[in-house]
Amino acid sequence: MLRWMTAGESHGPALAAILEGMVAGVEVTTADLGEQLARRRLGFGRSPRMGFETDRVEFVGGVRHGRTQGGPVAVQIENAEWPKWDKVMAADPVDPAELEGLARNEPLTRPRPGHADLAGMQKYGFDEARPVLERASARETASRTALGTVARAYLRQLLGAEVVSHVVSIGGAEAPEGPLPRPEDLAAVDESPVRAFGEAATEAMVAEVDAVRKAGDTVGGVIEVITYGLPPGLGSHVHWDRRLDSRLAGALMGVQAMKGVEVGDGFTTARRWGSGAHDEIDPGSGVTGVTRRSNRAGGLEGGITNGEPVRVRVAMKPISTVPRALSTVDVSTGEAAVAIHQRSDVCAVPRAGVVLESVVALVLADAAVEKFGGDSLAESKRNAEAYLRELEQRW
Ligand SMILES: Cc1cc2nc3c(=O)[nH]c(=O)nc-3n(C[C@H](O)[C@H](O)[C@H](O)COP(=O)(O)O)c2cc1C
Ligand SMILES: C=C(O[C@@H]1CC(C(=O)O)=C[C@@H](OP(=O)(O)O)[C@H]1O)C(=O)O
Repeated sequence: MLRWMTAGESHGPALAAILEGMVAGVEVTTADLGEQLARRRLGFGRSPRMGFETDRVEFVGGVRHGRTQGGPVAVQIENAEWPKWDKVMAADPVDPAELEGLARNEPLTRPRPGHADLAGMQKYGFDEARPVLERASARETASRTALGTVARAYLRQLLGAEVVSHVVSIGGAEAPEGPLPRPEDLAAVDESPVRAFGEAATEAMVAEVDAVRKAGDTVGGVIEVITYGLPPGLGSHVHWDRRLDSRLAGALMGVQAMKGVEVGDGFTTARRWGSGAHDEIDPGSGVTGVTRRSNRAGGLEGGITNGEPVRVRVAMKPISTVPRALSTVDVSTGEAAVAIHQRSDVCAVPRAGVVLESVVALVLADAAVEKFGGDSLAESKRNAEAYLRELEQRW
């Protein structure tokens, strides 16, 4: 079983993350992590912070000379602004005189509708939002992006599988239905400022983000994540928490601001008749021994991969720190007020795609560890090859 945990605050000294259960022998370097973190910083509509955040990352356990060792893989990512926050976010008690007059220490008593501020203050008994927003912040997604890089490396080295994503829509600007981007198209998607596949889609989405920014507003969208190269047989139909669609949906909904997950054609399928909803099977060759006329199911039947690309769409809500501030209550007075506004993303949909790829990679790597087991990549590979050989012979 693969487990992952993260710790750290947005303006603390650093983020920390641990991936437990990864086999030994997976090749991965600090540069690989840096590359994915750099992708996560890009995108039209991002916060000014992404312009100077360096995401300096290092392994602090589990990797030696560019290979995993079988123990927990631990990473640390620095927060570039820490020196400015060292008193406000210090772990140890600070002399109140040192905090006096620091603008950064002003109590945040006007919670933002849509953020975790108010519910978090009520739940944990805080009288201001700082301790809540520090941990609720999607700064944390840098940790999962780093760990997801190890998961991607494992999937690629074990199965040749690749996880890609593209932005399907931002606000009302939608990409036209067309061919799905494949792994070889990822560079082109990354070159689009909104990580959309195709010029027309890019233009429409850039215009949407521009209009939103000018209006002092924020906007969300839909991202599609596709994984190529998975064999049939990951996940299981036998129990709800072993179904791969349930595991993917849970993990994807665990990313800040994600409010919907669709597997394959999802909600569209609910409007179709059965004869037009499923993926008819024809005789074929190769590992699966069949071909499919379509992939409406998104590569999952019965919570098990069926050999087709695994395809999920995720809905991200608009950023809740709306520059044209929303109405709220000042919890220190009980009076009506406008919500706090601080530096923020206008649209984080393009960069969220990289986070969602990483989360999908973690879930699929977990399913691959479960299916192929072993303590080393070589052992996992032997198991995978034997399974695939048998599948091919039997079918
Ligand atoms: C990549 C990414 C960047 C985000 N940036 C911001 C931001 O700059 N400002 C903001 O208010 N929310 C931002 N969010 C969303 C909040 O973190 C999120 O809405 C908040 O934690 C409350 O959680 P919920 O929306 O899941 O209920 C971002 C989310 C993601 C995935
Ligand atoms: C720091 C990141 O995103 C942050 C997510 C975020 C939020 O409320 O979720 C609020 C902003 O934080 P800050 O006020 O420090 O600029 C974003 O920049 C990041 O993605 O690395």
